Amino acid sequence: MHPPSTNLSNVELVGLLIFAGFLRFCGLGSKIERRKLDDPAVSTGWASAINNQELLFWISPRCCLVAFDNYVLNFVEIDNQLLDEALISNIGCNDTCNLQMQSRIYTPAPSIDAFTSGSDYQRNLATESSKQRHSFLCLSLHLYVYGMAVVLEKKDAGDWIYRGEGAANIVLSYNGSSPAFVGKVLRIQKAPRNGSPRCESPRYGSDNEDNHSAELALTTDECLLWKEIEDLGSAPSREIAEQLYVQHIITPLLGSEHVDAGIRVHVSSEFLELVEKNVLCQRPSWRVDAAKVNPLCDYALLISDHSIFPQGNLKGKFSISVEIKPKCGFLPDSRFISEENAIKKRITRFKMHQSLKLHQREISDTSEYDPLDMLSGSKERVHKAITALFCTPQNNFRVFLNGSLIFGGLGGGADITSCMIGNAFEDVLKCVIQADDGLRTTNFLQLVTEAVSGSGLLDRLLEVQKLDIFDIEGAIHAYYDVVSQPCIACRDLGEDQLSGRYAYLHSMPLDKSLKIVRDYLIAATAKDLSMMISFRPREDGDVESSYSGVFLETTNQSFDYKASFFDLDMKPLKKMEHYYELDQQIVSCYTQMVKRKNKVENAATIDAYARDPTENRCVSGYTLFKVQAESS
Ligand SMILES: O=P(O)(O)O[C@@H]1[C@@H](OP(=O)(O)O)[C@H](OP(=O)(O)O)[C@H](O)[C@H](OP(=O)(O)O)[C@H]1OP(=O)(O)O
Ligand SMILES: Nc1ncnc2c1ncn2[C@@H]1O[C@H](COP(=O)(O)OP(=O)(O)OP(=O)(O)O)[C@@H](O)[C@H]1O
Repeated sequence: MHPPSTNLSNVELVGLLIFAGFLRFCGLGSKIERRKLDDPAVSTGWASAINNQELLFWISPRCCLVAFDNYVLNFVEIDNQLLDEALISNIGCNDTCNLQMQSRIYTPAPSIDAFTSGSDYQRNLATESSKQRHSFLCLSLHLYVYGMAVVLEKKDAGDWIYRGEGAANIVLSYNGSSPAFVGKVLRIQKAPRNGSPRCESPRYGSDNEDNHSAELALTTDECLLWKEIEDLGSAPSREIAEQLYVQHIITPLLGSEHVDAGIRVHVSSEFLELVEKNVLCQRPSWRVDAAKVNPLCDYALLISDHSIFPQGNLKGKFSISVEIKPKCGFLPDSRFISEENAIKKRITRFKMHQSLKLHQREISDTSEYDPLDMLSGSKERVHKAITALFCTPQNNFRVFLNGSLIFGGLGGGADITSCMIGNAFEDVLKCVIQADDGLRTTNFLQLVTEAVSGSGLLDRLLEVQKLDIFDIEGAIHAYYDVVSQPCIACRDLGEDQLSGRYAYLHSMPLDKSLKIVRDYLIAATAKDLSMMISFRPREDGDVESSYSGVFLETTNQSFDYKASFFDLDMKPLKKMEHYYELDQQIVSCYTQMVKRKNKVENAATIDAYARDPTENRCVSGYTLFKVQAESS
């Protein structure tokens, strides 16, 4: 939504300059740090995103302020008085500030849409403003603005508590009282410890002498890859590129109402050190061994806490959230998949990867979860998938009550759900599901099924995952053309294959190769992201809730629910090589496991046949096994 462009009248212009002068007069400008506009670190949180180019800085609910070009932030909920103060301490101009007067006045009515994705507060604000139909003053500022950057210092560390972590980030939730942070989580980047396998990971640029410096900018090839996407290819740092990636690529694909790209806040090294110390005892030891807080990263991402509702809980009631990492929900059908790997067209990557993980002792049992069920669009199959996730959560399923973990692994995976864990969970659900003992978990899983199926979110996700149409066995050839290196995949293939389908890939124009790789990496994000569905009880007769609703027939309960996606990281281009190798490894491990299993089963059957030849009459090992299985 773009505000209609009108020129600023002289009176308004003078008013603005007087206001700027007033700030200077108050000496407020001196507290303010000078930053370049194209650095999203300018973010102070006192702004709301209107679209990808423009922002509103709010003076008060009755007066909106400035739209910045090329500069995107999220709105932070604060009360009116704080909002006024925030403005005064955050917006300043002086003579060197080049305010290019591409200014305009617009009325706020159309801006309501812009707020529907935000908090209730934002919505109320928009509604109130529209009633009063105040004119909003928007300025496009160029070159420099002055903004007081939020810096988290050592004294703030105690307000942040461990929420969880993945391979790349530690996430903290806020336990303090600053309105700017209430309802937010802080996502802090990790760095691999020397000697950990992840040190060699392409994310950290194994070909780079300094592991951390790889984070500082996109590589030349990555700039080329993403150049068509607004500002992304020219982003001054990887962090900014990653944020733009979520804003410009992922958000439109998954829906702005389900994504929060977050804002960057500065963190001092003392803050990071203390946080690291504070959370140490809660982190899984294998995560501690693998990585630590990246001490060289001076920013963190402030994102909405998807496990709670922005307005808090109604009348002191609970909110319960389910985190699901769905993984890849389709079987590839690319003609570039070699005959030896044809099994990929029949067996999901998730299932095959489970074998490799078991083999490498990353997990103690394989999961029965099937991503094809989860993304099938069929309620019965979604229910089957959610039940399987409950039985073997691994790192694919967690439940939080009022933001605290009540089921699943904190910061990692969880094994098979034991009776004890199941009973404890059933017990905790007493405050959530009104059903007799032994029936609450079943009803809860049904509730999750209803919301997941009703939201339609996974249909959207599947579409994005399916941007991978060539499979890694096709995309890897395009990758080597993009990076102008000899194709390792071709080196491994026989002559006859080379002259055929793969030659076609290498004869493509560069823009086609770029698109294949781009789509593959976007799909990779979609195959690795997580979603959070949060529920809170809906009051009787509350028909005006701004959230979607779900009715649990068996217990006669109504809930509000909201669904969000997170962990939407841009995958590094260099990771294509890892994807290719891992794919080969997964297939090879799985096929060997099947062969071994068949061999053992055949041997057992032949053994049984030798003992009593009259029982089994068939000759092939497979049939012998089947006959034996049926007869037993
Ligand atoms: O390759 P996969 O499918 O194992 O996915 C990796 C995930 O493993 P999973 O199998 O979900 O346990 C892995 O998750 P864990 O560390 O196992 O919790 C990461 O999400 C990794 O992404 P990144 O390197 O942090 O960007 C993920 O790597 P990408 O493949 O998404 O790049
Ligand atoms: N916005 C959020 N709201 C609530 N909880 C969150 C949010 N973001 C992350 N978390 C919690 O923190 C954990 C780790 O976050 P995240 O998945 O982003 O880490 P990661 O290191 O990027 O993961 P991966 O291993 O997939 O790369 C999640 O499993 C989730 O429980």
